Amino acid sequence: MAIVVEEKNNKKSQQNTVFAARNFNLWYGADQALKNINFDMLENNITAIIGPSGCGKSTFIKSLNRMVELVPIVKMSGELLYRGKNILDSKYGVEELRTKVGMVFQKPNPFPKSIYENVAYGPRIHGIRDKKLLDEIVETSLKGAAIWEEVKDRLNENAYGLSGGQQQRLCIARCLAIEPDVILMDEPTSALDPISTLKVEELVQELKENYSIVIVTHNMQQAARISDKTAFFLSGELIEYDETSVMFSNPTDKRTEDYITGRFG
Ligand SMILES: Nc1ncnc2c1ncn2[C@@H]1O[C@H](COP(=O)(O)OP(=O)(O)OP(=O)(O)O)[C@@H](O)[C@H]1O
Repeated sequence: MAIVVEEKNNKKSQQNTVFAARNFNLWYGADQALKNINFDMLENNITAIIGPSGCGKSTFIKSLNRMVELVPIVKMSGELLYRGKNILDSKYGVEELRTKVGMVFQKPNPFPKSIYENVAYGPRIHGIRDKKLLDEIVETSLKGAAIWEEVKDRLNENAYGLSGGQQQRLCIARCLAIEPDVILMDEPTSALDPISTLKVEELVQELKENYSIVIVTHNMQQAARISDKTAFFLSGELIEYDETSVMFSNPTDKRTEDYITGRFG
């Protein structure tokens, strides 16, 4: 599906939808955490999801790769379309989905292995054995995650020896190594210092040239700095979704305005 987007110079361009939520609901047991969510996330965009604690941001992003199903009491209804196909369909292969949709978590979570092995792990799982090819993938992925220069002489050292910010960029490299289409990021900088945060933010902006990114953030300045579109969630509902510049300068809903001006949350 394509959406016509008005660009700054009034030129209209077509942008493809990567993910679309259609009347999407989610319950943890009897408690409804997401209520009738409808919106489209666009290709080569950074889509930010903001909202106060407990509003359902993490639940929503974890639904996009079906990780949320690891919680046994979860029930869902409606549709989550990835490139037009409903990933909630019982016939949809979750393994295939996860090769297309990578995820970066709040706390950097490298494996207790070497820097090299962290990045080579995914491609190996997918059957790549050729050492030269693996070397290439590792180098390209580390370059893509803007960490190659810092680690190229210590690829065989344990990833735990890296700083938190470097570990997070390594986790992004690990995600790139499986050549995803979409990268989901659940508060990827909340455990990082300001300089590492800035590096990851710059990296995310570079990555949108080649990937589509959905990012959950507590940090409204971050959403305003880096995202193209912003979705504001409150108590499990999508209150407003628009161009980030509009959301932060001229929101339609009073609740969005109250949240972004710091009146609650
Ligand atoms: N595993 C779970 N079992 C039961 N309820 C859950 C579970 N995970 C989340 N919830 C509930 O679902 C609602 C949404 O939680 P979620 O973690 O998605 O919010 P969030 O906006 O990401 O919050 P935060 O910003 O604090 O991380 C909350 O009421 C929460 O208590």
